[in-house]
Amino acid sequence: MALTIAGSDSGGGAGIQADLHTFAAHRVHGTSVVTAITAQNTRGVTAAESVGVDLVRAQLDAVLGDFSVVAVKTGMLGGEALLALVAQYGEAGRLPNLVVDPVMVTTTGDSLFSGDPAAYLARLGPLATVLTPNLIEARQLLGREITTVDDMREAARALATYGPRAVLVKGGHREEAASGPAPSGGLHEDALASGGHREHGGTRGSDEPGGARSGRGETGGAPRSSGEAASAAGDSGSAIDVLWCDGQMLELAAPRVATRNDHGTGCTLASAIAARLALGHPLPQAVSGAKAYVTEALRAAADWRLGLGPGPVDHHHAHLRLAAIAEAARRELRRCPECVRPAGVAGIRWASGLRASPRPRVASVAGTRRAPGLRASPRQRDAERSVSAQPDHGGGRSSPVAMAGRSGATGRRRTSPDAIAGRGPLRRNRQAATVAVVFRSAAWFSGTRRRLGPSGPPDSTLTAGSDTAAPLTIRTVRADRSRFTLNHCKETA
Ligand SMILES: Nc1ncnc2c1ncn2[C@@H]1O[C@H](COP(=O)(O)OP(=O)(O)O)[C@@H](O)[C@H]1O
Ligand SMILES: Cc1ncc(COP(=O)(O)OP(=O)(O)O)c(N)n1
Repeated sequence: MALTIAGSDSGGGAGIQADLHTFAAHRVHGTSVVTAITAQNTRGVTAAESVGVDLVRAQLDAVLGDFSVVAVKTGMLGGEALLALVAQYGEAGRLPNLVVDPVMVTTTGDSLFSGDPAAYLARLGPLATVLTPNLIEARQLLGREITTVDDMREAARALATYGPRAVLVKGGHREEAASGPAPSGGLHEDALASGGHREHGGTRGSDEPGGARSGRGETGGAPRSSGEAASAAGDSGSAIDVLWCDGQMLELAAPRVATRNDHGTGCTLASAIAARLALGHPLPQAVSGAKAYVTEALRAAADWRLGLGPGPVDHHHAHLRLAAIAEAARRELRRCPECVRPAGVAGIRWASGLRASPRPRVASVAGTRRAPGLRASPRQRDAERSVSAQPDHGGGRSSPVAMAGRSGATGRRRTSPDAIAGRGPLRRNRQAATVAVVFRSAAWFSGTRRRLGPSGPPDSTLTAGSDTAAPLTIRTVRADRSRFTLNHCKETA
């Protein structure tokens, strides 16, 4: 559960609308406190009015008095009155995991904060888990020019003295020409999400398991120091942010997406960080994962034409990607050496209702069982429906799976109840239920978008939820957007 305290963008690309999209894309329930109403579209802000302090307080009390909010993002606060109000709630310890996006001016040049920038630092600085100014905001907060990555590092360090645990200085507005050599050797955001960001000074900055893996345009290998990386790369094509966190300086670099649709990227990034904190990600991973999410959102919306100016990003890009992964998983599972074993396949076929057994005696899908003649519980019906709804299950009689489903030379199928339930003498039959759940998970991803899991990096471990069985871990290695290789799948609980 997350909370956004922000203004409304009538164009739907930034502000509270972007935040709620982002929470939803992460499958985090989003609550909201509206601080201002703006009349805004892709070309700019034509009017803005703050919501009164009493009404904002009432919203805060309504949300915080009922929901267990785990992370909070603040965006447009409009002026010092609401800044002070929000600070009071923070000081009272009611705004956990606070991501402060110090919104002051839009990319189109419209001012969204009437107060003294110094008040931002004084009131919310000490309360913030992470402060996320863009270059313009960092300049206003510190009263100095910021153009190079070195400037950004200095700014992050200086802002950190006001008390936040972390400062992310965003480089989306940095002029390529002014930026000097980009320290990314094409490091892809997948690597960022998997911990492949660079630590200034050359030692490894990775804080997620797995390290760098091969992926689109990714260098792989150990992260490099900024200097090393700079010399290995061209001087364009990177969107570099600088993160000061717990006394460490990190650079987060992603490919710069060629698009005019970058409205609301700051809001999206901050709320993705909050969503990931709400999901329990450690801070550096939450930030690098959020950046990866924004890069993909920019990429997915690059061709959109919504409005005449800079349009919004695609907050829900991950849904399409997971659907594609599910589709590919169904194909690849047929070849998974760990999971597709003869007994397991018999189990899949049986559990999936794929005509494997003419007389099933016990219905068992993903760990649920029922005796013959007994009515299925709603959960069992749901599980059975989900599995049997798979159109491309690979279980046709002539498919590789169907062939593997025969036991040895006899071709006899193993369909005993114990075997299916994974409790019998054949230990390997445990795989039967497992694989069945994998298929069911695929149905989840492709069939019901609302039930998609959190985006996660594409090169990742997906945890597939299930109503009826222990979650599964599906580890994937992805070569590119469309190709998918199933590495391993196993029951996690
Ligand atoms: N064209 C782009 N390609 C890739 N990343 C970008 C691009 N534009 C902005 N970003 C990233 O989006 C995030 C928001 O940055 P920025 O645009 O600077 O913030 P804001 O929207 O608050 O002005 C940052 O992580 C930044 O690096
Ligand atoms: C209501 C509202 N809040 C914040 C912003 C600024 O959004 P941001 O993500 O910084 O992106 P740009 O609008 O600057 O592109 C906003 N526009 N409206």
